[in-house]
Amino acid sequence: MSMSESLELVSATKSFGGWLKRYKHHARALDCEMVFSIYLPPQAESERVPLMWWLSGLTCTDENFMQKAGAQRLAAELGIAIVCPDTSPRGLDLPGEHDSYDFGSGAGFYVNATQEPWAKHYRMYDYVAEELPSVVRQHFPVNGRESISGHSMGGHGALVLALRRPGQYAAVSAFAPVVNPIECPWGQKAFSHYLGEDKRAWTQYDACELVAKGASRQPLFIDQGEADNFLEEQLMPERLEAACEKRDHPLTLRRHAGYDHSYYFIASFIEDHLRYHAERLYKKR
Ligand SMILES: N[C@@H](CCC(=O)N[C@@H](CS)C(=O)NCC(=O)O)C(=O)O
Repeated sequence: MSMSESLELVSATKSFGGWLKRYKHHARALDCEMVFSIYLPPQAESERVPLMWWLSGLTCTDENFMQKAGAQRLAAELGIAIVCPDTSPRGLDLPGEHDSYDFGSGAGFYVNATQEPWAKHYRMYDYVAEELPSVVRQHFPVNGRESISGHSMGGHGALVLALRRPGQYAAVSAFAPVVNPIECPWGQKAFSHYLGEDKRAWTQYDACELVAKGASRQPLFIDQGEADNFLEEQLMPERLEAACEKRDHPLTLRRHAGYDHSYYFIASFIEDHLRYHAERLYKKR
């Protein structure tokens, strides 16, 4: 990437003494224009701050979390920046790309597609793990301490990135994550199109498989609503629980009676996650 990668400011909105800004840029990994959101806490006016990545779920853009989770008040108090990438490449019109809510646009699944017609653009793993971090570090007052969280498909993304990239994230957490995509309908649909029918290529994007392989010891912190419509068919947190137990991998899984899959659930527990992240982001190395 050139040192002068350009960003176009889309909007700037003051919030809790800090700024919520949206930027457009050309994403090389995705070969299209992308928009991302960044919340800069008031501390960022005078010092470099740590950063939490948030990966959203199916149908989302960079805006859902910023508008609905209610994270800004505490992020401002704790002094952490938050970046929300979009959930897929945009502005394209690949065959079938916009036909369903759980595949194509709004549903990149944070993988690097290898199959046509997706392989040229659907490289959200590289975009979120490497390209966007490098853009953010270059343009904003961040200090290199980063953590990651996400919801549903984005919870899957957060877990996979943290498990595959030891040392990159000081903490990882997730709300209602897809933990075993190779065994659920959302994951099977997406992976068969993006990665092809050979399931050996799928396991590198599956949190249960990554824990079973034991490549990382990163502790996992997960909240799950018990009234979540997707719990049994898609999310299956008990599978991650079993994988972690087998490997003695550190996992905190909290189940909350009555909560569904929505941002009302996320907003109810986001404070615990932000405090969990802040504690680890500010820990002396
Ligand atoms: N019925 C939902 C299914 C998808 C869904 O629940 N998406 C979650 C993530 S997996 C979400 O965050 N939706 C957007 C929102 O609530 O703001 C829809 O089509 O929006």
